This record gives sequence, C-alpha cells and structure tokens, in this order.
Amino acid sequence: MSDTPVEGSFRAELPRTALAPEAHLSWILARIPALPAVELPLRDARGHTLAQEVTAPLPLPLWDNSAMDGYAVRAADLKSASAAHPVTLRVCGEVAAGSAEDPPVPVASAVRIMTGAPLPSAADTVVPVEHTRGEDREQAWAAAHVTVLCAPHPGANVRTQGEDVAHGAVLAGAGDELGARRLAALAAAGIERVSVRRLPRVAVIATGSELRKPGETLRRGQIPESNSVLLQSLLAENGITATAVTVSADNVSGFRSRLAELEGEVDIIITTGGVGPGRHDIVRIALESEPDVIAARIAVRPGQPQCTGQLAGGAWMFALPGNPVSAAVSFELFVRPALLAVQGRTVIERPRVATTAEVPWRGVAGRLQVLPVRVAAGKEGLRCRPAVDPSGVSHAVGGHGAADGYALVPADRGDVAAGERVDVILVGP
Ligand SMILES: Nc1nc2c(c(=O)[nH]1)N[C@H]1C(S)=C(S)[C@@H](COP(=O)(O)OP(=O)(O)OC[C@H]3O[C@@H](n4cnc5c(N)ncnc54)[C@H](O)[C@@H]3O)O[C@H]1N2
Ligand code: MOO
Repeated sequence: MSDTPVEGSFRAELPRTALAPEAHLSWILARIPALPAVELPLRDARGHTLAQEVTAPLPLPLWDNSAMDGYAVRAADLKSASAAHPVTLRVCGEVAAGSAEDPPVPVASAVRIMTGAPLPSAADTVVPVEHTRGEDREQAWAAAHVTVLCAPHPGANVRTQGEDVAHGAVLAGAGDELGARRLAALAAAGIERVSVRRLPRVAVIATGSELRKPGETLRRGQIPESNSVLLQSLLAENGITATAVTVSADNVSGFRSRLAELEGEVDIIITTGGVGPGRHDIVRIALESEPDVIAARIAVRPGQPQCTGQLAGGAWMFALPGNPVSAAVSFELFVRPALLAVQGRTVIERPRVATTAEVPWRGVAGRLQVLPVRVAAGKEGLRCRPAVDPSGVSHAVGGHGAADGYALVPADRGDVAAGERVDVILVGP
C-alpha cells in the first residue's frame, strides 16, 4: 500500500524566483500582528518589552546624601585645614541612613553622618572619617570634638539630588527590553508596575515519519528527532516558554487537526519539515488551502524553502525546512526578529562583529551564505572558522552544535579567502 499522504494534484514546485531574505523578513514584519499590552508587577516583568515610555516619578538620588561615613561640615570652616594645621570642629549630632532628622550645623561644627544618610540642610560637604581624628587615638570616631586633617572641596562626598536621573526624565522607552539593570533602575525610582507587551504564546510541531524520540531503538530509515529540542531551546533563549511541543508523522489530515487544536491557544506556530517539493512534504501541502500563507523560495543557504503567513484560524505560521541547520538558520533570520517585533521591541537586529576568516571557503553564488562558525579572540581581534563543511551545511547538525556564530557572506561576494574580513553574528553556545 502506498503511504503517499495525499492523492490528487498539488503544487509540486516552490516558486522559481528566489526572494531576498531582507524582502522576506519585511513581508513578515508588515503582516504579523502585534501583541497587546498588559500590566505586570515589576518582579514579573523581566524579559518583557515596555509598551510605554517610563519617566522617573522621583529624582535619583532622592535628596542630597552622603557618599561616605564621616562628618557633614561646611567647607568654608575647613579652608585652612591640613595635616600640619588641623582644624577642630564641635560635633553636634549624628544622622544614619534612614534617619528623618535634619540637625542644625552651626558655624565651626560637624554632624557625624553615615553613607546614604540625608545631608543636613546647613552642611555642604562630607569629610570621610579617615581624614579626621577623634579625641581618643584608639577610637576613630569623635564624641564631642573632631579634628580635620585636610581641606575638602566644597560638595565633596555629597551625592546631589537628581544627579543620576532628574525628576521626570525618561528612564526607559517603549520597545526597551526589561533586563535586570533596567528593572533595578525602575525599582529605584519607586515604580511598582509596568505596561509591557504580553509574551507570544508559541507552539512547536516537528513533522516527519522518520522521527523518533532520542534514545529510542531505531530501525532503518528512522532518526532521533532534534528540531523540537532546538526550537524549544531557541525560544527559551528568547525568554519564551513554548506552550506546546509535538512531533507528528507526515500526514496531512493529522497535521490539519493539530492546527485546529491550537486555534485560539497560541499566537505563533513554528513547524519544521515538509516544506520542500517532495510528495510527502505535507506541511506545504496542508498550507496550500490557506489564502494568507505563502510558499517562498529564499535566496539564502541554508533555509531556502519557507512557508509563512497568517492562518485563517488567526495564528501566525512559520513553516521552516526540516534540515536541522536550515531550521536553526531560518529561526535566526526570520523567527527571532518577528518574535521581537510582535513585542514592539525597538532593536530586532543582532549586532554584527567583524572577524577574520582563518581558512578559505566557497561562497554560494546568488544567495546569502549563512555559515555556522566558531569564533575565537586573537591578538588582532576576532577570528572565525567554519564549524561544518561549507559544501554540506543544512544537514550537519553535529558540527553546528559547536558553532557560536553565523558568518554572513552576501550573495554577490563570491568565495572567501583566508585573512579576509567576514561579518559574523554571535549566537552563543
Ligand atoms: N527536489 C528538491 N528537493 C529538495 C529541495 C528542492 O528545492 N528541490 N530543497 C532542499 C532543501 S534546500 C531543503 S532545506 C529541504 C527542505 O526539506 P523539508 O522541509 O521538506 O524537510 P524534510 O524533507 O521533512 O526533512 C529534511 C531533512 O531533515 C531531517 N529532519 C526533518 N525534521 C527533523 C527533525 N525534527 N529532527 C531531525 N531531523 C529532521 C529529515 O530527516 C531530512 O533528512 O528539501 C531539500 N530537497
Ligand atoms: O535551503 Mo536548504 O535549507 O539548503 O537545506
């Protein structure tokens, strides 16, 4: 019995004209729906993207305060102070961090002050305790009279109100990612809740009748399935926990039922496999009835065949090729930027770093070559070398596992010679 998944006719070819990868990404970004804003407590907002600009409701620092443990003084009282001619001031109070007091500082007097305590209004300068002597040489702090051994600059060791962030200044913009540092800045300014974009709900479906769980006994023709691990992990690297991860056989009706189950449950579906022109390439076949999904051939290697667009059920579909490195490169070029764009992220491109090719390799005429590379730091900057054989990249999941970057060789560049400059995006281990 034939296990051909569908009978009858279907488009057996991908479009002959290849679309530039930039044009394909622009097509996606112009259509993929943006996610709604939600309000979250600051502590739950890490990894989210701000939906609105945030301004500082309080200045940072909140008020003038001490940067040192020492004495709050009037600098004018200490103009003549030096180790040879110390000046003695009367100690008339103490403020610690948390104190609400504002003790007076009469002329020729000082207030003991601790780091972070509000500077008394009558003082303008702090002298660190190390630059003073108390009455008792064994004891650093003075009880009633402190002797100052140097003349401080007016304003020394004072952190002035708003010197870090002025009241009302922009702390973070719409489209900024909330990482640890930004969250701490918002918390310091007294912000408790933020308006962020909801994270995308993403389902992964790996398709292929040859696929078995890693570790399972394999008969001829079967292989351990790896793309779902790849995609689930790439999503996690982008702060997204996959809503559902499934592996399905090459069967059009089974695949369509899975899409129907996911309707309304997810924003984005990422599949791998079955987008080629083969008779069992069921993803492309199942998607032919979707009016807003395109089957495209992209001028890139690897990652050439792609089906993408909005399903009638509402979710956005990224049907990536099954070859493991093709799937990984497709995620990097098209899915990752789209995941950021739907969250309103301002910067969606990864920075490119300049490297030197350690060895020569053949380019891919007429297509962007995305070559997995290993990047190392040398005396003259970064160097890169292919992590896989450049002539057979798309299936080379093993070598790809050791890559930490992708070299981008433009379609019109030709071959790469040893010692030439190559742009690389660093993707990490
Ligand atoms: N006549 C043509 N054949 C092919 C063309 C073409 O233009 N004309 N394009 C080639 C290119 S380029 C690619 S890329 C692939 C796209 O293939 P599919 O998306 O249909 O992927 P499959 O055929 O299902 O699988 C390809 C390959 O990858 C292995 N695979 C698939 N899924 C997984 C998984 N989850 N884990 C591990 N390995 C997986 C699969 O066993 C195949 O070896 O088509 C070319 N052919
Ligand atoms: O375009 Mo395919 O993705 O080369 O392997």
